[in-house]
Amino acid sequence: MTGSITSQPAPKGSEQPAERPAAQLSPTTPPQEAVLPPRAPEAPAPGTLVGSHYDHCFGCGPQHPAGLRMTVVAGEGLDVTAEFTVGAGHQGGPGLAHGGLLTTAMDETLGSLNWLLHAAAVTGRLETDFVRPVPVDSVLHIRARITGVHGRKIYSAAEGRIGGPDGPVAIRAQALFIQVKLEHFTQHGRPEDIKKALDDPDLFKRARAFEVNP
Ligand SMILES: CCCCCCCC(=O)SCCNC(=O)CCNC(=O)[C@H](O)C(C)(C)COP(=O)(O)OP(=O)(O)OC[C@H]1O[C@@H](n2cnc3c(N)ncnc32)[C@H](O)[C@@H]1OP(=O)(O)O
Repeated sequence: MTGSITSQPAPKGSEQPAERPAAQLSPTTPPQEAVLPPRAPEAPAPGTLVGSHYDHCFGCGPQHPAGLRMTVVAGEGLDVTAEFTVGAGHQGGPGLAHGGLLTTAMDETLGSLNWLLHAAAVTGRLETDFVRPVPVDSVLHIRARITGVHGRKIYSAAEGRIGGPDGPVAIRAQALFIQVKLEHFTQHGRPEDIKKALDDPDLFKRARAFEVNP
């Protein structure tokens, strides 16, 4: 067949290497030396809400006008559950959830795990597998757990099911969060927002905004 792409010479520099490198572990997979530490004494009790870390967070903030307003419940160990109801405003394709928003829901849930260690950490890497389409009006039932901690690196994994907590898996994610200091926010965040958060008379909210944060 003329014009077949297979008949074209390979562009220069695109030849296969003579030897393929050995398969590497994903950076979101904990290394062998990683540990599973105990829950922090400050961790929310099993079965209770982890709570929003920041009122204006797109993922969990109750004051965000268009956010996902997710609520996350602490598990018995280093695990949490969460639900995200897909609304008409979350569409990508007609009648279907936008993948980026599903990823946000996973990111938020995975990030809340860090609160169980009382660690301030930000997403360094997030990998997502979209397994099946998620229709509007579905509830995504998410379970997430810490899979290992190594130095400042917190590894975690999650899955989201539809049709019930034990329904088919629609989305899977693995993440690497990196612990950071308060300066991460004070040096990089927009000054007026930092000031507002630091000036919050609610001590608990003030601490949460910076202790466990996006
Ligand atoms: C309740 C909370 C819910 C939160 C949910 C929402 C979460 C979010 O949206 S967070 C916002 C999005 N994330 C960000 O803005 C982070 C932006 N990135 C950064 O600020 C920096 O790159 C940061 C802090 C991640 C790492 O920088 P830095 O502190 O200098 O660490 P650095 O020394 O480079 O790396 C530390 C380790 O992590 C590794 N690492 C860092 N980034 C990555 C990455 N993307 N992939 C793989 N490994 C990484 C490094 O290789 C290094 O490993 P090792 O200790 O073995 O050498």
